[in-house]
Amino acid sequence: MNPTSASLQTPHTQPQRCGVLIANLGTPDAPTADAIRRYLAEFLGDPRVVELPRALWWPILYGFILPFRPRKLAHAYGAIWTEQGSPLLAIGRAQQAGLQARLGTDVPVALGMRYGSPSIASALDELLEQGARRIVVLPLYPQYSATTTTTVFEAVLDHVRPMRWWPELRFVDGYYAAPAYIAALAASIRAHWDAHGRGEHLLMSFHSIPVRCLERGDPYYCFCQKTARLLAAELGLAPEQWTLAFQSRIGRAKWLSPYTDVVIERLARSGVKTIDAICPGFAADCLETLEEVSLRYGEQFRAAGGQALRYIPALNASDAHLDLLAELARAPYQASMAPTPVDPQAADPARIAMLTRAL
Ligand SMILES: C=CC1=C(C)c2cc3[nH]c(cc4nc(cc5[nH]c(cc1n2)c(C)c5CCC(=O)O)C(CCC(=O)O)=C4C)c(C)c3C=C
Ligand SMILES: [Fe+2]
Ligand SMILES: [Fe+2]
Repeated sequence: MNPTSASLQTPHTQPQRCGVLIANLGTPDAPTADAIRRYLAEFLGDPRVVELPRALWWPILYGFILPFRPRKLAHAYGAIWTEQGSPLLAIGRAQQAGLQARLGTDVPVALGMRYGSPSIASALDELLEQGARRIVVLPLYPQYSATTTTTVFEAVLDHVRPMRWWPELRFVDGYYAAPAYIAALAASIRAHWDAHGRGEHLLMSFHSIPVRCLERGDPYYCFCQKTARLLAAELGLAPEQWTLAFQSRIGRAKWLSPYTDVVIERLARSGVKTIDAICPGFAADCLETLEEVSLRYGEQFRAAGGQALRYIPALNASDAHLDLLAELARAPYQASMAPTPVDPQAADPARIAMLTRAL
């Protein structure tokens, strides 16, 4: 393009293009021990996820976990793998497309996974290449935790740090009590009741984290409680009709409780025959919901005398969820999300050369 006088305006004389980065945890590239090992090494090597001193943790990770756990997990991933690959990634792509459709082509939407691919770095680059200078980072974690949300923010900052011209950044740190989130969860439960009849008990299962995190100030536990209370209130449930529990703990330390598997045993023993189970902390179905809760805990419940644990899918790429994500993505730049011109030449090397020659 010719360096016209219009292109010589500084970019800040006109509104800048917004972009949205949605992020989730990540998943292996294949349901094989090798791919799972690569993924777990990155995930469990993150000091925000496992806070133990490196000198203590690395020998455990490399000596005891990485040689054995991937083989065990290959079987579990095999049970949930789809033609489109890992559910978490396939659903993530559908969420990206649905959000893109809602925000319009002038606001590019990218998907980044904190561990594995597509990386947060590649997602940020996609947005920058499309001219986005104001980036909304929206981790798909309703309840903030340093073990998840913070790791996404950190990956964004790590990628941006060496850049000369930083984009403007907005971090969405959660939406555990957003009315549209609670309403979407309630609607999906009511739809499940309409289709399958009402179970005797509603189990709300959230991913656990070590109690140590709570003691050090992680707000996650309180946000899970709040989501669950709001959801029960929205559904008009009495205290004895629902239970909040925490799933997916690993290792020997104390994790947030009550543990989902323990609650399921207790419910079966107390004569409950049907459980409706929902995992409100998971924005997309994944290993922890499809294999652990739906398959494994379903089996455990039946073995303990229950009849059926009916898993209610995550909000995934449903319309209500995408409307909610669009609302969250728009909020930080409410006024400037409207289609806006961009200055495509601002970082164009030819233009920089032209400008510096004049100095
Ligand atoms: C070891 C510490 C872990 C913490 C702390 C933790 C927190 C946490 N995780 C999620 C969401 C997901 N976790 C998933 C799998 C998974 N999580 C851990 C460990 C911790 N998670 C491991 C080792 C694994 C791999 C599987 C396993 O070994 O059981 C997934 C699913 C990934 C997939 O491929 O489908 C999600 C999603 C949250 C929300 C959270 C804290 C709030
Ligand atoms: Fe996890
Ligand atoms: Fe797990």
